[in-house]
Amino acid sequence: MSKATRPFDVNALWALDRIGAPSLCPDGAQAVAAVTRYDMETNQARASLWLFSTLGGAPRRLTEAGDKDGNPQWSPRGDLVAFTARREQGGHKDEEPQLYVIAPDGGEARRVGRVPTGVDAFKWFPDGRRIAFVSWVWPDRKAAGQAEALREFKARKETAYVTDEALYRYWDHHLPAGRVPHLHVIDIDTGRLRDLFEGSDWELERAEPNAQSFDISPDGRRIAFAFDPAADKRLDNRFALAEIDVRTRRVQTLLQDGDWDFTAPRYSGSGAHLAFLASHQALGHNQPHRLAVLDQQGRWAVFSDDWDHDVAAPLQWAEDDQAVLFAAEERGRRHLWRFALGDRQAQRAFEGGHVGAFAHAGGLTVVNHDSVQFPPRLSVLEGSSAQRIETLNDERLAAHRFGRHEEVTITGARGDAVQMWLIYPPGFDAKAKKKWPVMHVIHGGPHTAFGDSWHWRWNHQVFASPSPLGTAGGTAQGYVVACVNYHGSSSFGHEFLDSITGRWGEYELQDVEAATDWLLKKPWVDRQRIVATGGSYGGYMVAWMNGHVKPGRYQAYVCHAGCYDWQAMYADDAYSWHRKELGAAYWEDPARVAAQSPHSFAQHFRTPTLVVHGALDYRVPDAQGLAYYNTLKSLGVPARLVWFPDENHWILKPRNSRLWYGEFFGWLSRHLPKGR
Ligand SMILES: CSCC[C@H](NC=O)C(=O)N[C@@H](Cc1ccccc1)C(=O)O
Repeated sequence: MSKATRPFDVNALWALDRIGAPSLCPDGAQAVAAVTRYDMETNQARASLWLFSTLGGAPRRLTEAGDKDGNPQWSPRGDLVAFTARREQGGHKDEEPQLYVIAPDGGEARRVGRVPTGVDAFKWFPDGRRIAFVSWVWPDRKAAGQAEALREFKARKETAYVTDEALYRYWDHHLPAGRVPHLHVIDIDTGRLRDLFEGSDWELERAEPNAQSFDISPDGRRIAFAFDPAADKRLDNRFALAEIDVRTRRVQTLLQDGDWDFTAPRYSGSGAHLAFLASHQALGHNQPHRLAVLDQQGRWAVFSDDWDHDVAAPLQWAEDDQAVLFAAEERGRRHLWRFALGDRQAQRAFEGGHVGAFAHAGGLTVVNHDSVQFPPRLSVLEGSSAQRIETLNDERLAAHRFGRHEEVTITGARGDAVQMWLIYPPGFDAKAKKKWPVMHVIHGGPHTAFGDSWHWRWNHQVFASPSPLGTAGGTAQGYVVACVNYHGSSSFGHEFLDSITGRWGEYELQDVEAATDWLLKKPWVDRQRIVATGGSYGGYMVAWMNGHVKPGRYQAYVCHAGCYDWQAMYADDAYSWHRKELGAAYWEDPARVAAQSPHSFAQHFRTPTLVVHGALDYRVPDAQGLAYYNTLKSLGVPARLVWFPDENHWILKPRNSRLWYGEFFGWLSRHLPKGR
């Protein structure tokens, strides 16, 4: 087969390099990022650090020895790159992730001290000699006692997880029992380690204590951090901001207001201001994150309240302290924005596609961005245009032809304009006589959006790429892929996002159905070959469709990690959201909850369904998928179950992913009439 005509299948997808978030050296001349490569044969991943010049020149691999080198951060002095890894070095094998530093011009990486409880997120101090980081510790033990506590914990014979916490697991892992996330400081020359919260009740947020949870002042004397002021830690508690004096370890609360949730603090260059995200929870739990600023007198103000966008962390001050950079979604795309504090205007600094991450230093900005047409790549911004600084995947991508994509607007629920993205098979011609199968891919959330972005797990180009063997035999199928940003989706403003609260299923289905009606009017659509697929809330939607749409309209469904029964969903890690989203708890108004739950409509299920679930999924526990599958079997509806004992909400291992795509396409093609 000639170059550029090979189908883009799961093997081609997993052969691509995955480039992580960049970090820039102080003058902006070079960026460092982790690049992860997968091997389908061994089923393993290997991540190493690469350097990318913003001035031209080929990328250079910086680390070779480690197999999972990650989170690189360039030191403010420019002389070192710090990263986390588990390595075998100096006769010692890391049991927990540790900090390493390496000079950017090469040589051996060096482990910085030893942290028995391991190193999570970290940030350099401005002096370039110390690093602040997060580690989960036993709060009743001193720093010197942590190694012993860990040894005791690992040596125990009992395996039970015992807790009286409300928040005890998150997505796919139990929070370390009895441990809490503390801020630490380590001296990179001596390895001297201090737990800044030792002996106190202070701790960082438990669900996701990351590099956005804290920030170091430009003079290195203070660290601002977000914390949960409630004694009973919960996922949806309203956070406050505090500041610790690094020398004295004295903490003062900077900002606490029961009506608001405050996160992601970031000092201005002068240190006089703190930018942060503020969500006005008293107005509703779905309120967007606004850009806010606190001054040294304790006065704070929201700056983006007239701008109907959800501001995402991290926040990054511009050099002149007059503007803040951040990423935010808009109509299915995610741009990099420059928000001027003076006139409170947001300007696109870089247009997505999808901006996944960015770094800004020395007057330069590097973005990690992707699109339906290409996986994440790195570009440097030059004025209003962007210049690519690597081509790691270009040769591999050139072997395939990708289909074009476009957005269309349909009229959905309430007569509102609803966005649908269409990804066409390569060579698609609307004027030709050929009829094409259509696959709805319904996004999760519900408060997320599909758009002009690359998806590693539900890859639109793999779905759209035609198989040389035809629909029955190949791993790629030539679907027109339809992604509807139904009511409830993010990026279309707060009212649209919140419009489904308390009535889940209703508007979303009207939107998907309106999209199908729109598609059915197109001469290129094969009316006998329309399917719907989705994961998580998208899985909820296809189970909902099975109970609400006339059988025969869709030939088959795929329900991945789908929410099936909102009462039983109380077993999930996000249970505190249900009451707010559904409008009632099941003990308060069982009928209202049941009315939004696919399992209540089981008597109508007729459409063949592939059910997929991972046992390590704590967001949508696998009992949801099993209950759906068992119900379909009991009703005699054709169904097939793919259950992964070692995957979570997502299928992350190469071989499991290949099986997933094979089962996915196999199921759909078995239930579709042969193509015309
Ligand atoms: C307020 S929605 C729940 C949180 C969350 N949203 C972000 O994506 C989420 O995990 N959604 C799941 C589905 C789900 C919905 C409600 C409760 C648990 C799970 C998803 O679609 O990934």
